[in-house]
Parts: sequence; C-alpha cells; structure tokens
Amino acid sequence: MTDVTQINESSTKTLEKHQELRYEIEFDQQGWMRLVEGTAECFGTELLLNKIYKLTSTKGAVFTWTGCKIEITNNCSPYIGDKTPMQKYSAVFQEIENSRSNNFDPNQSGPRVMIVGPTDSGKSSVSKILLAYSSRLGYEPLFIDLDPGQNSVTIPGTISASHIQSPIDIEEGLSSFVPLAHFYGHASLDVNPELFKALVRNLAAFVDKQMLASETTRMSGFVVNTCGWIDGLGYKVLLDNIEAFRINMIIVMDNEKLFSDLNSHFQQQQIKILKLPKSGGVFLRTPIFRKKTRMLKIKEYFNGVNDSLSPHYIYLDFKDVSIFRTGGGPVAPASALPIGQQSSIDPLAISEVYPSIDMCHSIVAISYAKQPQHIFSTNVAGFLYINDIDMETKKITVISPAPGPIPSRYLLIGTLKWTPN
Ligand SMILES: Nc1ncnc2c1ncn2[C@@H]1O[C@H](COP(=O)(O)OP(=O)(O)OP(=O)(O)O)[C@@H](O)[C@H]1O
Repeated sequence: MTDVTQINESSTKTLEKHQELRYEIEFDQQGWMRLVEGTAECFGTELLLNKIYKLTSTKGAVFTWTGCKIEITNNCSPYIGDKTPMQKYSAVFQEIENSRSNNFDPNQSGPRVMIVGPTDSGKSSVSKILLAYSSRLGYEPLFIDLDPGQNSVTIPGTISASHIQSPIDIEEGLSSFVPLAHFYGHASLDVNPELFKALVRNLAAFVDKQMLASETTRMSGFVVNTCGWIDGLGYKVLLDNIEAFRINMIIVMDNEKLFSDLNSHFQQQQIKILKLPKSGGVFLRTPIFRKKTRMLKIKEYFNGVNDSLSPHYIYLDFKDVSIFRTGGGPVAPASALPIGQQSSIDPLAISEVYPSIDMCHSIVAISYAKQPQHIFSTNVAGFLYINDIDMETKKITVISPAPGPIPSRYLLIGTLKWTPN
C-alpha cells in the first residue's frame, strides 16, 4: 500500500471565509490534505493545524468560517465552491440547540431529528454536520442510520444506532463508532418493506431504552438518516419510521413536495418541519457507483479503512451453525408485483435453511439471539463472508474480521453478496 505522504504533487489553496474546498478521489486512489493556516472543518469536524489527513476513495469538502489555507494533493481534483448552504445548516443546528437548552425538562427527551429527502440530496452529510456540531459542544447524541443501501456506519443491509461520544474522525467518518445493528439483509428497502419497518420499530425501542437510561443521552437526542425512497410505498415506510421514533423535528432536504406532504400529514401534531437546500457540491451517484461504494464498505469491514486489518479464515462444520433466512425466502420487490397485488410470503417469517452452494459470496450476520425465536428482535454481533461451501465434507469457509470462534451458532442470510479481490 502506498505511503500517501509520498504523493507530493500538491498545491495550496487559499479560501476566503464561507468558502469550501471540494475534492473527489477515485476508488482505490489515495491523496491527502493539510490545514496550513486558519481554521476549517470537514462535515462539521474541525481540522487540526498541520495534520495530514488521508483521503481514500471519497468525495467531500472542507468549509471555513474564517478563511484558511489548505494544502491538498492534485489527484483530489480540488476546486473552491463559494456558494454553500452552511449558514442555513448552522441555523438549523441552532434550532436543535435551542430545543436542548430552552428550559429543558430532564423528564422529556431532547431533539429527535430525522433527515429526509431524495437520493443525493446531502442527507448523510447534514446528519454528520449536526452530529459533529453537537459533539463539539459536549453532547453525546445517537446516530441512527436507516439507509441499508448507502450506510454511513457499518455494512450495507443493516440499520443501526451509534453513540457519538467522541469527535467524528475525519478519515473514518461515522464508521469509527461501534453500532448496535440489526440485519435487514438487503441493500434496497423495497425488497421487504414490512421487515424493514418491523426492524426499525425494534431499533426505536432500543433507542427509547437508551434515552431513559441516561439524562445526557436524553438531552443530546438523536439524528436519524434515511434512504432516498420518498414516494409511493417509500413515503409510507417513512411515515411509519417517523412514528416509530416519535420524531419531533423533520429536516427535508431539497424537495418541496415532500415538505408539503409532511406538513399536511402532521398538521395536528407538534412536529417541527424544516427545509434545507442541497449543497452544489453534493456528488450525484450512478447505480454502478452506489454498488461500488457498497462493495467498498464491505471491504472496509473486513480489511479496515486503508487496509488496517487482516481478515481471518474460519472453517465451520455444517453442524456448528444454523442459518436462517428472514422473509421466508427471496421476495420479489414490491415494485415488481402487479399493481394492488401483495406477496403471499410472510415478510416477517424466519426459516432455517440448509447450507447450499448458492450461499457462496453471501454476507451473513451473526445473531446475538440465544433462541431462534429471538433472532428477529435481537441485534447482531458482526458479519461473516461465506467464501466457500463444500457439500461433500460439509464444511463452510468464512472470512471474519476477528480470529477465534464465532460468538453464536445463529447466522442470518439475506441477498447481500460480495466478492473480495
Ligand atoms: N459540499 C460538498 N462538496 C463535495 N462533496 C459533497 C458535499 N456534500 C456532500 N458531498 C458528497 O456527495 C455525496 C452524496 O452526499 P450524501 O451522502 O450526503 O447524500 P445523501 O442524500 O445522503 O445520499 P443517499 O440518499 O444516496 O444516501 C457524498 O459522497 C458526499 O461526501
């Protein structure tokens, strides 16, 4: 692996106050940046002066409130954006902050914020900014990621809650926090929306317990990031998720219709609904790019960010594990069924399946459940990659990020596949 500091074709960019330096670095490419003068922040987290930050397969921006100079490698295609919505984002953060500090009743919960909007509208980036600003003020909010396709925290196909108890790392982002995760098993919400809604309700119940247990968490509140499916069934799922988390502030990114629909729907309820524009820097991702990002996220789970981990091969006998599939088998996406027709398969059924060759290259979750009937309501300990299944010797070869025995015999499988290269 290249030592990034050896990439020395860099230039120093001077930013006026309220400008941002945008960068794009291709998959499997690395560059770096360094703040050489002034102050700047990357999605809300302050850069340290003179520290070299590695940039790997990423797009993003560094914003300055004061003006600054940043040295950045030329392979990051850096350019300066002088129109940014950061002042509006900061005003929304102030609203959140007011809800914490204005006569906060410790028996009530603090901000329960959900960010909604179409794909590529900057939802994850705004989530990160709000969490980073909260963290800088000493709060310890929860981050709830309901985007199984473009997850910010762990492997795709999951929903998770992470406790943000330290500043967000600029290189690793939100992946540096250990989440409580439930395995949905599919990258797209429309494969099994009923299962998704039910898992979200489980996660919301866990979050409620966390809020009850600690006044700091209660006051800090949480930020929920969602996926970009906002019409038809996607909108209905969103409404269900809003109810599950008893959201009291919705931030709508860049979509007048969604803003208007939510206002009409919640007019009798005390939910603050705000709208925010998307930044001109937000990168539009094609389906191929999205798939590559998912594969990269899985690779990072097993190999670490910047290949910092060495994954381990583990050999399991068929009798050592029980594999369960949720939803009673692969279900046709709701969008693929004729209008008005529903799948006859119980979307919440969990059935044990015998190992088979077609499971090769699947990502499976290790459940913490002690009994099969608790699998659905229990979070997962981690994930394995099925490298090989030998039907003759009845052995499964898996790749795990950690050595040693796996913590449970119960494995969950969905439709998520990966091929290491
Ligand atoms: N101001 C900016 N300058 C440069 N890149 C940016 C900026 N804001 C966001 N990006 C990048 O644009 C991409 C899309 O942004 P983001 O992930 O926040 O959108 P999203 O609405 O959450 O997308 P999705 O719904 O697909 O998850 C990300 O790679 C992000 O880092």
